Amino acid sequence: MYSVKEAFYTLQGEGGQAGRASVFCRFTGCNLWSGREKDRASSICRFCDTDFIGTDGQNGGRFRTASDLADHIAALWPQSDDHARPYVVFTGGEPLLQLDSALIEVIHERGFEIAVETNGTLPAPEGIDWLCVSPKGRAELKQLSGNELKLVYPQADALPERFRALEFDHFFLQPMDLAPRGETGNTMADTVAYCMTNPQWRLSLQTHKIAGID
Ligand SMILES: C[S@@+](CC[C@H](N)C(=O)[O-])C[C@H]1O[C@@H](n2cnc3c(N)ncnc32)[C@H](O)[C@@H]1O
Ligand SMILES: Nc1nc2[nH]cc(C(=O)O)c2c(=O)[nH]1
Ligand code: SF4
Ligand SMILES: [Mg+2]
Repeated sequence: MYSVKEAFYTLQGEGGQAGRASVFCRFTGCNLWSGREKDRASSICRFCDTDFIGTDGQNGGRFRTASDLADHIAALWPQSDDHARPYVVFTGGEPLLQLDSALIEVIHERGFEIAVETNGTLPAPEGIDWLCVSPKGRAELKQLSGNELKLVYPQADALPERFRALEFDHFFLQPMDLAPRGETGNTMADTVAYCMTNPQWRLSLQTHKIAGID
């Protein structure tokens, strides 16, 4: 059984694949926060910008088998005669609590490339085509390799220096979006300054928020 909060067709907003047409599949639940505001201040991950509770979002639901969920995802890719490879981004919540090899296999059978956005606290299964790991300061990092490491910045307990020697092809810093919680600070300027001083790191903006899309 797979629990999905929401699924939708959009453009990947972040990281090295930003701008690419994608089906997003947002799994329910996370191992670093309950998702309830009353638990935020005492959780391991405290800055999350996402609602991942329940299965009540657009195209959300419970899917009994991997092939039921694969059909659901494939139906969200547009009919088109261009040459783009269909692309799905599994996120959450924490997708590695639910994404398994059975689902990877049937999604590949339907012709999709598979991307994953993970907090890196669980080892990734084989077969993911684009793995994005986004470490969280208070959580032990278990997944030490991948395509991109995308660190939300700044996190006092997760300095970029801790991650720069890991086995990733791309290193991104993404300014922490504090807006929903009315906090102050200029995470954008701080992130730009860090990338200019430390050119191993590139700036990742949440371009979907700029574009006003999901
Ligand atoms: C909502 S998370 C879901 C996937 C997974 N649990 C993770 O943390 O990577 C998706 C991406 O959004 C980032 N993110 C979450 N809250 C953010 C915020 N307030 N500002 C900027 N990026 C944020 C995460 O670090 C992660 O890269
Ligand atoms: N457009 C868009 N791009 C994204 N990249 C990562 C996202 C996420 O929540 O995992 C996200 C998202 O929620 N929307
Ligand atoms: S690990 Fe990811 S989904 Fe979980 S609370 Fe943090 S940012 Fe949100
Ligand atoms: Mg998001």
